[in-house]
Amino acid sequence: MNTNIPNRDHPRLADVLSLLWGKMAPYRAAYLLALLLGLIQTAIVLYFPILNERYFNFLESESYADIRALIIGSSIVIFVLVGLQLLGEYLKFDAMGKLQRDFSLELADETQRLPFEKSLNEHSADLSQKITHDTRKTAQILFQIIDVMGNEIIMFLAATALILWHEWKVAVVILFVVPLIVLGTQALNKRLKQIGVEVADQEAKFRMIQQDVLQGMETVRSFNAGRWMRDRIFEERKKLNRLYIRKMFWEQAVLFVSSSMILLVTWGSVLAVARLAIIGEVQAGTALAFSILIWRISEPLIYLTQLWGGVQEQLGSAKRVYSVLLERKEPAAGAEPVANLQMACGLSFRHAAFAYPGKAIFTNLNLNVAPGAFMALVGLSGTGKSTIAKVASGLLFTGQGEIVVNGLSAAKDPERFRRSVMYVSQTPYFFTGTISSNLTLNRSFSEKELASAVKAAQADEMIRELPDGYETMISEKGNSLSAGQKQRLAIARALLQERPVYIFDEATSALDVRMEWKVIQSIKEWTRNKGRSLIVISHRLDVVHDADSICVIEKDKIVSLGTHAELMSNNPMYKELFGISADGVRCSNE
Ligand SMILES: Nc1ncnc2c1ncn2[C@@H]1O[C@H](COP(=O)(O)OP(=O)(O)OP(=O)(O)O)[C@@H](O)[C@H]1O
Repeated sequence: MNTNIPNRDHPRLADVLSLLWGKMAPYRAAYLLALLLGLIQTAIVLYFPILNERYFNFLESESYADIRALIIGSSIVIFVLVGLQLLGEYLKFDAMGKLQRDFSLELADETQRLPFEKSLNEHSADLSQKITHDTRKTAQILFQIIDVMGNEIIMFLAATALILWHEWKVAVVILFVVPLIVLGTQALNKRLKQIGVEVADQEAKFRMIQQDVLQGMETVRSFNAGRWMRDRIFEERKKLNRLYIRKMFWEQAVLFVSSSMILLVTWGSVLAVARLAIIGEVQAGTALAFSILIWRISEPLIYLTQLWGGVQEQLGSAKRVYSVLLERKEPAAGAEPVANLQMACGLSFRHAAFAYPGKAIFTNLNLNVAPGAFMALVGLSGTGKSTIAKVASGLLFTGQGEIVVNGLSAAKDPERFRRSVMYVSQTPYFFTGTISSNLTLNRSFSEKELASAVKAAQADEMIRELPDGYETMISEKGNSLSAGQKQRLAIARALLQERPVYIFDEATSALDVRMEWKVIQSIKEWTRNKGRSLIVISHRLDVVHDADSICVIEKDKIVSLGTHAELMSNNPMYKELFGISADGVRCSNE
C-alpha cells in the first residue's frame, strides 16, 4: 500500500489521482491503448459535421458520383473505427475492474492489520462498506477524470479548433467563457464535496442498522423488537433520502448555472453565423457545419460540469477509504520463515501495560509461563483475563513493555509471533463451508493428524453423527451447530496447528460438566505429551486445579500466583470460588 499518503483530513483530488495511478501500473499500457481507441469516437462525432458540409456542397455542385464515393468511403472507415472502439471499451472495462479489485483487496488487507481493539470497536458493516462500496467509488475518480472528462475535453478542444478554422472570433469568445464557468460553479462544487462525505457516512450507517437487524434476528424476535428496529431503519433511510435530495439540489444548481452561461453563448454564436450566412459571407454547408459543431462544444461543457459534481461526491468515499489507510497498522510480516521455531518454549510478559481507549486494564505485568508448563488464569468476571489472553496471543498490543515467545516480540513482529501462540475463544468463528474446510482452513493434514486432533477434542463421535460427516456444510457463523459442538470443533482446529503455546479462553464453557472435564483432560494430555505450554482460563476451578501454577486476577492485576494447595491456604477468594465450583459439580452429579 502506498505509504506516501499525506495526512490530511480531506484527501485532495491530486493525491487520490496519484494513489490510483500508482496502482494502475500493471494495467497502464492496456488502459492507455484503450484511451487512444476511445478517441475514435470523438473523431467519428467530429467527422459528421464535415461529412454534412461536403454532402451539401456536393449537392450544390450536383455531383452524384462524389456523393456516392463520400458515403461509401465514410461507411467503410466508420465501420472499421467502431470495431476498434469496441476493443477499446473492452480494454478499459478490464483495467477498471482490475483496479477496483486490487484496491478493494488492498483495503481488506489493511483492515486486517488495523489494531485489533480498533476493529473490535468499529462496526463490521462500516468496514465492509469501506472495502466494497467506497473503494469502488474512489477508483471511479480516475476513470471519470482521465477517461470521461479527458474525452469530453478533447471533444471540446477539437470542436473549438474546427470552429476557429471556420469562424475564429466565435471560438475566442467560447474559450473566454470556460474560466468563467469554472469560477461560477466552484463554491457550489465545494458544497457538493461536503454532501458527498455526509452521503457516504449515512449510507454506511444505514447499512450498519440493517446488518444489526439481520444478525440480531433472534433477539429482535424474542423481544418483539421488530417494530422498534423497523422505525430505526425508517429514520435512517429518511435521513439518507433527505441527503440524496440535498445532493440532487446542489447538482442541479451547478448544472443550472453552467448550462445557462453555456447556452447563452451558444445561441448568441448561432445567431451571429446565421446573420453572416444571410448576408452571403458564409456558404449554407459551412453554416450547417458550424451549428452542429457549436453543440459539440456546449454539450461537453455541460456534461463536464455535471461530471465534476460527481467527482466531488466520490471524494466523500475517498475520505472514508483514507480513514483506514491513514490509521496506525500492525507491522507487516517479514517474508522469511521464523528461524529455529522452538516447539518447547515459554511465554513472558515483561513490564507490560495495556489499556482500551480510556480504560487501563493492567500496568507493569510480569508473568512467565515456563516451556511445557500448564497455567490457569482465574478470577471474577470483567477483571481482565480475556484481555491478558488476547495480549499474550499477539491480538492486542501492549502500550509499554513486551510479550515474548521464541525470542519474538508481539509488538515488533506480530504476524510471526502469532505463529507461536494459538488462541481459542469462548465464541469461535466458523466460515460458510464444510466441517472439514473449517477444521483445516485450507492447510493440508494427513487423515491421521485430523482424526487424532478431533479425538482429543472429543468431537469424533459428534462429527460421525452429522448427516455428511466431515463434508457436512456449516451455515453462516456455524449457526447450524450447538454452542458445545462449535467449541469442540474449535479445539480440534486449534490442536491441528503445531504451536508451542496454546491458550484456551473459556473454550469449554458451553460443554456439560462431564464433557468439559474430559476435554480439558484430553488437552492437558495432548500438550504434555508434545511438551507444549498451556494456558487455560476457566470459571470452573475444579477442572484447572491441577495446573502447575494458578494465577488469580483481581481488579486488573495479579494478586496471587501459586499451586492449588498454596492458594487454598493463602487466598480466601480463590478458596471461596473453588468451593462454589466444586459444589456446583457435586450438585450436577447428584
Ligand atoms: N473492546 C473493548 N473495548 C473497551 N473495553 C473493553 C473491550 N473489551 C473488554 N473491555 C473491558 O475490559 C475489562 C476486562 O474485560 P475482559 O473481557 O478481559 O474480562 P474477563 O476477566 O475476561 O471477563 P469474563 O470473565 O466476564 O469473560 C472489562 O471491564 C471490559 O468492559
